Formats: sequence, structure tokens, C-alpha cells
Amino acid sequence: MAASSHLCIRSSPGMNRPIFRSSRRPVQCSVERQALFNRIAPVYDNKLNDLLSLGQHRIWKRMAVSWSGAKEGDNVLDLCCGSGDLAFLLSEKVGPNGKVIGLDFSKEQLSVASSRQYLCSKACYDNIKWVEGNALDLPFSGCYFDAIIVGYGLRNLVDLHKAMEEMYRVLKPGSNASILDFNKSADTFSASIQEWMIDNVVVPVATGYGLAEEYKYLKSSIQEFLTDVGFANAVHYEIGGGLMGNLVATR
Ligand SMILES: C/C(=C\Cc1cc(O)c2ccccc2c1O)CCC[C@H](C)CCC[C@H](C)CCCC(C)C
Ligand SMILES: C[S@@+](CC[C@H](N)C(=O)[O-])C[C@H]1O[C@@H](n2cnc3c(N)ncnc32)[C@H](O)[C@@H]1O
Repeated sequence: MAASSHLCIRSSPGMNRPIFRSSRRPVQCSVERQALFNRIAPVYDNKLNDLLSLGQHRIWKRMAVSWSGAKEGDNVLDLCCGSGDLAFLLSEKVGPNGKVIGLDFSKEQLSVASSRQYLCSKACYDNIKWVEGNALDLPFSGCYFDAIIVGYGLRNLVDLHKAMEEMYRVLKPGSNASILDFNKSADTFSASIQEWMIDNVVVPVATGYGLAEEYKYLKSSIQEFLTDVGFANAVHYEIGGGLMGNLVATR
């Protein structure tokens, strides 16, 4: 790893998959957010997202991977990886000659990701490394990645502009950042369906998981931040009937 001087290894109890911890100086990140994602790690998983999205999130994540442009042998980043869904998909895409880094600031989320990797027998998952770090101060040198993917991560960051600058810095020129998140649809019909779903399905289900507050502000646009930091091109695709959006930004 190019920036190995910034990373140290933390053992992951009961497992043989190390988690690398960034030793860079702390920069702004929300301690409350970090605590929240640590707290929800045992319940934030495929089952919850399957329930909320009727399994559709698996399709949306595959589309995001495809838009990232990641290919065999690439070095790619799953930013705000959580329990690692996108990292696992990327791992299959880049194959044994490629490398995947899943970065998150929640130890507990990374611990879940690491045990999923350990429990799954797919050999290609050996190409994944988990890094505990901050999206606002990435522990990698410039022009390091062939693709970056972010699933439902950016909305949770305290400084979106800084995160975009960091993504731009570590991406190689000509490479893509593929950003999957909730969409703020311009179409009033789609927007009202989304609002209805969130108020009547998502929030009540999430309340049962202790996540009500987190699901109350799902409707924000992120596109404007990307072009600000110098991305050459940014294209936004509406998916899932306009409920979700995938932004593809090229450096
Ligand atoms: C993928 C989903 C949630 C991801 C998610 C994002 C966050 O920012 C969080 C923050 C804190 C805690 C948890 C999360 C989190 O889980 C679920 C998405 C649900 C959709 C809003 C609702 C989809 C409803 C429909 C049933 C889907 C039907 C699609 C249609 C047939 C095209
Ligand atoms: C809603 S989850 C999404 C997880 C995963 N990408 C997925 O699609 O299922 C958002 C993740 O962003 C992480 N996160 C939030 N702020 C972060 C930051 N400043 N640096 C690194 N990770 C962060 C959280 O810990 C959490 O795991």
C-alpha cells in the first residue's frame, strides 16, 4: 500500500483478518455519528436493507459497481464501506490480481465486514483489506485508485466538500467515483412516492431497529458538491424508480 507509513495493523479478535488503522492526525469527524454506526453495526446488515428495499439494494449496488468502471487487476476503494457489501462485489470484479480497500471510521462495522470475509470461502475475497480511517483525511497518496465507490456514505459525513476533495486527490486521472445514495427526484410523482415510502415504511421499520432519527433525512441532493472540487464530468442516473441516484464523477 503506497501510504503504509500512515497505517498500523490492529488485530481482529478471533479472526485472522487484520484491520489496518490510520495513524494520521485526527481531523474533524462526528463522534456522535461514529458512535451511532458502531452501535448499529449488529443490526445494519443485508437483512435490514433487504427488508427496507425488498431486496432491491442488491441490484442498486451491482449497478454502482458497474458504473465505477472497475476492471480486472484494478486497485479500488470502497469508501464508508460499512459491513462491506460493495467491497465484496468489487473484489469479484477486480479478481485476484486486483486490490480492494474497504475504509470506514467504525471499528464495529469493519469487524462485521472482516468476519463476513473470514466466513465466506470465496478465494477472491483475499484481495480485500479493511482500513479504519476517516473519509475526510484519507491515508493514501495522491492518484492511488483506479476507481472509488461510495454507498449511502456521503450523506452521513460532516464535511461533504472535504470528502469530495479527498476522493479527487486519491483517484487517478480519468478514473471514476461512483456514488450511490438516495435521490431527490425532480419529478413530483416520484418524489411523493419516495416521501410516502420513507414516512410509512422505512421510518416505522427503522424505529423497530432503534434507527428512527437516521431515517428522517434521506432526501438530499449531493451532485453540486462534485463539480466544485474539479471533477471533469459528473453524470447522475436515477434508479429504483427515482428513489435512488447514482452519481458517476470522472477525474
Ligand atoms: C438501502 C437502504 C438503506 C441504506 C441506509 C442508508 C443510510 O444512510 C443509513 C443511515 C443510518 C442507518 C442506516 C442506513 C441505511 O440502512 C434501504 C432503502 C429503502 C428505500 C428508501 C425504500 C425502498 C422501498 C421500495 C420497497 C423499493 C421498491 C423499488 C421499486 C420496485 C423500484
Ligand atoms: C449507511 S452506512 C453504508 C454502508 C455501506 N457502504 C453500504 O452501502 O451498505 C454509512 C457508513 O459510513 C461510515 N462513515 C460515516 N462517516 C464516515 C467518515 N467520516 N469516515 C469513514 N466512514 C464514515 C459509517 O461508519 C457507516 O458504516
